[in-house]
Amino acid sequence: MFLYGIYEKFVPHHFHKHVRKYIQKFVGFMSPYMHITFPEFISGQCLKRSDAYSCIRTYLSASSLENAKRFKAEVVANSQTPLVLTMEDAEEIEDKFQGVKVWWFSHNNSKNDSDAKLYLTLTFHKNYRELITTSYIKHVLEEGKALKLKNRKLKLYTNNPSNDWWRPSSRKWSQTTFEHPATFETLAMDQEKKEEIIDDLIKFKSGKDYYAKVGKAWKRGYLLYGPPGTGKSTMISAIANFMNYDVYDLELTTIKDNNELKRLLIATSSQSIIVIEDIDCSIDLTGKRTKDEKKDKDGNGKESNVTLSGLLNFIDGIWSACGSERIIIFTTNFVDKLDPALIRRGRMDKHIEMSYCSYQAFKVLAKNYWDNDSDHVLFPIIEKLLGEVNMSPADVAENLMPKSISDHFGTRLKNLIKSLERAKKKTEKRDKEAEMEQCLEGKKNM
Ligand SMILES: Nc1ncnc2c1ncn2[C@@H]1O[C@H](COP(=O)(O)OP(=O)(O)OP(=O)(O)O)[C@@H](O)[C@H]1O
Repeated sequence: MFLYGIYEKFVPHHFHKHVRKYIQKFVGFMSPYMHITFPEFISGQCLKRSDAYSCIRTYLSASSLENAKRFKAEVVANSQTPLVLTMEDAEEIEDKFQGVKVWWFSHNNSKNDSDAKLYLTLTFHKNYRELITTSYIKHVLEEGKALKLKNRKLKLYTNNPSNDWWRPSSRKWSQTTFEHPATFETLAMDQEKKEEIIDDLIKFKSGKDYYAKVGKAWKRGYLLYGPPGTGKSTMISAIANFMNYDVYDLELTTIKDNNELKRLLIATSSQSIIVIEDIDCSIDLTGKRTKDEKKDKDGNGKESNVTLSGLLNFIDGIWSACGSERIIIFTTNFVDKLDPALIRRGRMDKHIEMSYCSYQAFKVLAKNYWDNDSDHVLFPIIEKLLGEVNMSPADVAENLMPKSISDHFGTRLKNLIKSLERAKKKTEKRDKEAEMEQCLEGKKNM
């Protein structure tokens, strides 16, 4: 106390901070322990979540739990470990590697929740510097990555309007858990086509070295086109579940300009699918739309200035290469409306037509709703009708869905037959009318 009094009295106040700094340095120099800090976000062109941080957190949550006393619990559906415990903030965890003790401490740099940045600090004895900085950290990152994959719950992201981006607590993308049950097994389409898509996806997933060798960014574009209700959205869910990728559902109409589009792209993570549904309705691809056409149904003008060239840059410009293992999917009901530049091979590598329900596709749906591999006696009638009438898988599925507990599969098939017959009559009537109109036109021109 006496010495401190002398220090306070004789050392000028503006020197205090320098003295404090030297004392801290001295204590650090004398301490036999070293510290390495891993921030949650890494700064660059924009703030990006650090992969290392999240791998370490997962590792610590799962494999070094014995010594931690407080956890956060999360329930993960469809996971091998349904209850996942994660490290609480300001919690210390002790870990051991090849007989060497290390300590992890989780902390944030702010008292204010909205702009808190999280850090993990690793403390270990100087003598083990080599072992810890090479083998131990490598071990933690690898284990964390494997655990993340095992417990991974897919996420569905949607883009927020940019008016909110300035807030520290607001993010460019809102996220929710993606739990769509669609798989390739339940997807109704011709088997050959399905297998071709699965092969393509497998090749893409294992193509890291190939893409590096040929000097191409590790990404693939799919264009899904076809009438409403043919399963374009269902296909996206099946791809996400098959690949174990997150989905970014990009709503173009809320994006002000190409610059915003670029910033959204940078904020997406690897191993993800970026989806733009109904691309023909989302953007002025021709540059010919009038202001009125840009208004939504409430009459509000949409101010999106995203252009075709902005979108092309989004797909294969230099920015699209920051991140890898990404699939970009466009869907449309009107493929002919799209600018050829947008969908040329190399941009949209695979064009997949989702078509009306074939008999093969019907059999997949029947299996989904009947849980029986054998053929029903009514199947041949349905096969014949599906050959004559266009009905979407969505409409077929609607007929096959039980409306009550006592609703037998046979009854549902009969309902489907009735719907198909009605659709057949409608088509025949329409064809006759068109034929008559043509006749009249012909007579007029004679
Ligand atoms: N090929 C399919 N396989 C299995 N179910 C399907 C298929 N097509 C449609 N369905 C069923 O119909 C519903 C609607 O399908 P979906 O939204 O995938 O069609 P879409 O082609 O994306 O339609 P839209 O063009 O109107 O957006 C789905 O929830 C699903 O139950």
